[in-house]
Amino acid sequence: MKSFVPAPPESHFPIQNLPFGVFSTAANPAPRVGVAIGDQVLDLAALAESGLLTLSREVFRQPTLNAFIALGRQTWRSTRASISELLRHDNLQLRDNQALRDKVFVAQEQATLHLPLEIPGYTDFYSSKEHATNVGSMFRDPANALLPNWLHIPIGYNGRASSVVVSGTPLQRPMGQLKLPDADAPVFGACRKLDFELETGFIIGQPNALGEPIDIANAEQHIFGMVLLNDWSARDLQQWEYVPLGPFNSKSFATSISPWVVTMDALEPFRVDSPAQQPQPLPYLQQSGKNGYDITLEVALQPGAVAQPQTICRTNFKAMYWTMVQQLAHHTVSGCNTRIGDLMGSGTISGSTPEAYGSLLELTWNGKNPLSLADGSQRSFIQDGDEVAMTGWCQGDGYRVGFGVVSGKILPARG
Ligand SMILES: O=C(O)/C=C/C(=O)CC(=O)CC(=O)O
Ligand SMILES: [Ca+2]
Ligand SMILES: [Mg+2]
Repeated sequence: MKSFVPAPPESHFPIQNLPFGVFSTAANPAPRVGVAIGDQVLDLAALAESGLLTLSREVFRQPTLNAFIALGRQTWRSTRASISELLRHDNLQLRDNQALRDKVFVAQEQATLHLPLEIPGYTDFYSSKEHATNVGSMFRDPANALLPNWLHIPIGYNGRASSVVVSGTPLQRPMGQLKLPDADAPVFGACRKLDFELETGFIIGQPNALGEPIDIANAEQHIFGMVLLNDWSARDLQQWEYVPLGPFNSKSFATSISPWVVTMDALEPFRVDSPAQQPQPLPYLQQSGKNGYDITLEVALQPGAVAQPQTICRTNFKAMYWTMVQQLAHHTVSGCNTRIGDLMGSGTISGSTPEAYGSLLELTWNGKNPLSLADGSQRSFIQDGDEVAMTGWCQGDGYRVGFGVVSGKILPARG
């Protein structure tokens, strides 16, 4: 399938994708809902106003996707199908109407992308066996790196939704308590071991009521789509604070997500088997079919404004041990409710080879093996002025369904 809006083979946004986001322009600063196509944004509020969508323009004249998502899965799917039809290379309705094209298309270059969701809750899982093994080896006991619960439970913690920011938002190095290895008492200061975590996140599209768990067989229908996610982590704060309740200030200062939400329909052709699970999980976590997704992922680090970004990690989402539907079934099995816009982080995505490790903690083995960068500098952890950019895509036959990028630059601590 092709669109009259050009998308070269390496574009993340061909007609096969059509991710939803929220944007504004200098000419119209009101944030509104759009879809990425090629290097353009299709303004859905303007499209609805022209009568080419059956939905009212009000649902798209919103600063978040939540009102659209609340209309339900049938509407997400039928809207995406209508947009796909309108963008086809052989559909003349929009293609040959220049006045309308001028109204509904905005160059991505000229659009400001906003946080696309109101996020009531953010949960972060811990579902890469390689990552859990690596961190367990470093922080605890290499002989028993994986804790005894890990193969039975998709481990997670309740993160902080208020500090989820959109890609491009600069972030201050966090301050906090840290205990230096040779000291008896903690000190207060700027984080010295600032890290990224390469993750994806899924967005709740259909909520469940308090006391009504989501059955694993239906869990997928509750997911609106996926984003890229950087779970920034202050490793020195984390190591001191995390016993026994898990991360707190070390993770809650910021989490960055990509601006475009890729729908599960767009990801459907890229399903693959997820890793075999041994021991077999409890019945409420048992699933059938292909529940993994083949998503190529990369992290680049740009050391300061003048240097070139350099790829420091290459991995794939398909290695994740616990799947999104297992995470959601587990999250709600107690009766916990979810809400539209809730964000569920996958957990750091690490593969089995060193270049596939999804954090600097693992890539440099807690600073023991610093990375050598092309500008001659070395990195154990993130320095002030560094920018971290993550990207990801599914490779189709001659096209890509991509996530774009989630990036963030680290500014000096408040001090
Ligand atoms: O194993 C630990 O003590 C800590 C693990 C993490 O920091 C990772 C975390 O946030 C969950 C994840 O991203 O997989
Ligand atoms: Ca994390
Ligand atoms: Mg975080």
